[in-house]
Amino acid sequence: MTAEQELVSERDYLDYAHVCLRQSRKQLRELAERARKRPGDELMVEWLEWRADQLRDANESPLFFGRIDGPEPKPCYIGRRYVSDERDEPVVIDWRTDMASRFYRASPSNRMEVTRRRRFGFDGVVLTSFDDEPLTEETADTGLSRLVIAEIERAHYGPMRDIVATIQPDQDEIVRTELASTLIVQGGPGTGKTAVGLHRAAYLLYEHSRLRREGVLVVGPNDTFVRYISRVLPTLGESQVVHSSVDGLVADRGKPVVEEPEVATLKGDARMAEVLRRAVWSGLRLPTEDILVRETSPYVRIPPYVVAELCSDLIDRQVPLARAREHLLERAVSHVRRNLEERGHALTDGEARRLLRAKSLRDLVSTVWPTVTPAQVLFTLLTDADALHRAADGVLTDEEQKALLWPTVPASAGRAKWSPADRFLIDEIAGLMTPPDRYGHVVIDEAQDLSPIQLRAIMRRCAGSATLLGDMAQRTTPWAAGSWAAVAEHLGVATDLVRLTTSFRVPREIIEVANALLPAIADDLPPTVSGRHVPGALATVECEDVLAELVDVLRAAEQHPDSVGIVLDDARFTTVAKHLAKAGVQTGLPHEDGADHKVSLVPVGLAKGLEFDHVVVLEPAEIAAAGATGLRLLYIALTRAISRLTVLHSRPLPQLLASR
Ligand SMILES: Nc1ncnc2c1ncn2[C@@H]1O[C@H](COP(=O)(O)OP(=O)(O)OP(=O)(O)O)[C@@H](O)[C@H]1O
Repeated sequence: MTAEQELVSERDYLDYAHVCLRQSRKQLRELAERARKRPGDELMVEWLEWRADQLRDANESPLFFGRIDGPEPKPCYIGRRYVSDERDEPVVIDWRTDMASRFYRASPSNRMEVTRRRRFGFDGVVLTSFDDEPLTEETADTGLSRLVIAEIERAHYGPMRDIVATIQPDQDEIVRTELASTLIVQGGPGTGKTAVGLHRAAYLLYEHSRLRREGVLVVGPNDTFVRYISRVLPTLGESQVVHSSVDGLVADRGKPVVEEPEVATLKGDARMAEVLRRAVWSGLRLPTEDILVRETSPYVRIPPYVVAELCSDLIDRQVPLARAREHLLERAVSHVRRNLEERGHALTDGEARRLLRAKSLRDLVSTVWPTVTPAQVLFTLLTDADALHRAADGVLTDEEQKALLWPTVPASAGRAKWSPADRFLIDEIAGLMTPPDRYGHVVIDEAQDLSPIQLRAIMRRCAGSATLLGDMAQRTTPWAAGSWAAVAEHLGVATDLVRLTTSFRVPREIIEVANALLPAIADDLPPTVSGRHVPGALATVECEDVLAELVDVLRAAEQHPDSVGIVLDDARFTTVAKHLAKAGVQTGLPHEDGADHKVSLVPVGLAKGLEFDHVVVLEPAEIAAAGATGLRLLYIALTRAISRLTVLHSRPLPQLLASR
C-alpha cells in the first residue's frame, strides 16, 4: 500500500470507530431504558447512563491518536476511551489499559513485542497524517518524534491540553504508579509535572473504581492556575474531579490582611500544630462537684471521678472534639441508665434516647468541653499573652510568641481581620474539632511553595495517597518547607521521590540560559535538558525605552497566531497595562473567566505553571531585585516560553544572565 492509500484506510477505520461508538451508545441507552422499568435496578441505570455519557460523540477530540502493531495479529488503536463493535470486539482501546502502555513505553532497546508505533496527526478531528516509528533490532532510540514536536509547538490558546497522545516513557511510569504510593515528582520547568499529575489522576480513576466514590482532589497554587488546568481531566472523560486553589480549601474569612513574611512563616511552621493542639485540649474542664441529673426519677448523681473516667480514653486518643463531645454524652447516658437499673428502675430505649437531649447532661458536656469556634481559639492565642504562653511554652521561643501577638486587639473574634496564614491555622483547629471530608487521592501542584501547615491542611483532606508535583528551583514563598525531605516529613506518610529531567515546553536555546541561574537558586539540582532545538528562539534586546520597544514587538507578533505572555515585575503591572491600552494593544490577565487573550499581561507572581508560545520578559533586573526569591522569579519568567523568548531591558541584566 502507498502512504496515501494507507491514509485513506486509516480514515476509513476512524469512520468505522465513530459508527461503532454511536451504536454502542444507542445500545447502552436502550439497556438503561429497559432497566429503568425494573424496580430495584437504579444502580444499574445510573451505571449504564454514565457509560453512555462516556461514549458521547461530541467530536471534541479524535477517537484515536495512535496504533501499535504486534504482539496481537490485528493492529491495536489507542484512544481516550474504549470503543467496541457489535460483537464486543475492541475497535479502540483506552489509553489507560495495560496493552496501551506498550504504545508509550516500547522503544528500540525494549520493544515489548511491538514492531511498529504509529502516531496520527489531526487538523481538528480530521486525520491528516501519520508518522511511523519502526521498532526493529536495527532502529536506534531517537529523540522526540516529528508529530510530538508538532503537538508541543501547535499554537497555544486558552486552557492546558491533555498530552495523552504523546506521554513519554518516564512520564508514563509515573502516571501508572500504583495507587498506594505517595509520589513526589521533582522536575524542571516544562518537564510535564502538571500534565503527568493530571493524567495520573485519570489513570487511577480508571484503575480503581472506588476512587469515583471517594473522590479525587487536585490542588493548585491560585485560581488563575486552577482555571488553566481545569479542562484537562474533563477532556479525558473525568469530570468529577474537584479542583481547588490552596486557599480555596479553607474557609473564606473576608479580605485577607497582609502581615510580615517572618510572622507568616512562623504561622506556617509545623510547631504551630502542637501549639494549637494544646490550646484546643487545654479548654477541657473536669467538674469539681457532682452533676445532678434531674430529668430522671429518681435523680442520678454523677461524681467528678466518673466524668474523668468517661473522658479518659477520649483525651488519651485525642478524639476530634465534636466526636468526643458526642461520645461523652452517650457514655453519660449509659452511666445514668446503668445507675438506674442498679437501683431497680430500668429505662426504655425511648427514655434513654430522650436523655440524650437532657439539659443536665448537655450542660455536663459543655462544662467539660466548652463550645468555642476555631476562630475564637486562634483569637485567644493571638490576643492573650498568657494563653499563648500556656500553649506554646517549650515549643516556641519567647520572641516567637511575642511576634505572634497582635499589636492591637479587635473587640471580638468576629471583628478580627485574618491573614492568609491565619486561615490555615483556623483550619488546623477546625480539623481538631471536626475533621473535613476526605478524598481517595490528592494531586498537589507547585508543592514546593507550601508551608508545613498548608501541607497538613491538604493532607487532612486525603484519606489515601497523594501525588506532589514541584520544582525546588521555583520555590518563591518564605514559608516553604525548603526541601523534599522536609516536605515528606510533614506529610506523615512514606513517599517516593521521582524525577523528570527533559523539558517539553522550553527549547534548548532558552533552558540553557535559565539553567545559568541554578547555582544561585538551587545548587543541588541538575540542569534541565530540552527535547527541542529551536534556532533563534531567544532574542535579548537592550533599548532605552522598553515600553516603546514592547509595543513594536507586540505589533510584529500580531502577524503570528501565537499566544503572547508579557511577564513583568508585579509593581510594573499597572503602568504597562495603561501604556499598552493607550497604544491600542489589547491585553488581559491570563485565563480570566471565559476570556482567552492573544496577549496576556502576567505579573511574575502569577506566572508559575503557565506558558505561552511567545514570552516577553520585561526588565529582568526588576524581577530579580528581591534576592534569591527574585532570581527564582526570574527563572520562572524565563521558562514560560514554548517557541520564542524576547528579553527587553534598559537596565543592566542580572550578572548570571549577562555572563551568558
Ligand atoms: N509528553 C508530552 N508530550 C507533549 N507535550 C508535553 C509532554 N509533556 C509535557 N508536555 C507539554 O509541555 C508543557 C509543560 O508541561 P507542564 O506544564 O505539565 O510542565 P511542568 O513541569 O508542570 O512545568 P512548570 O514547572 O513550569 O510548572 C505543556 O504544554 C505540556 O502539554
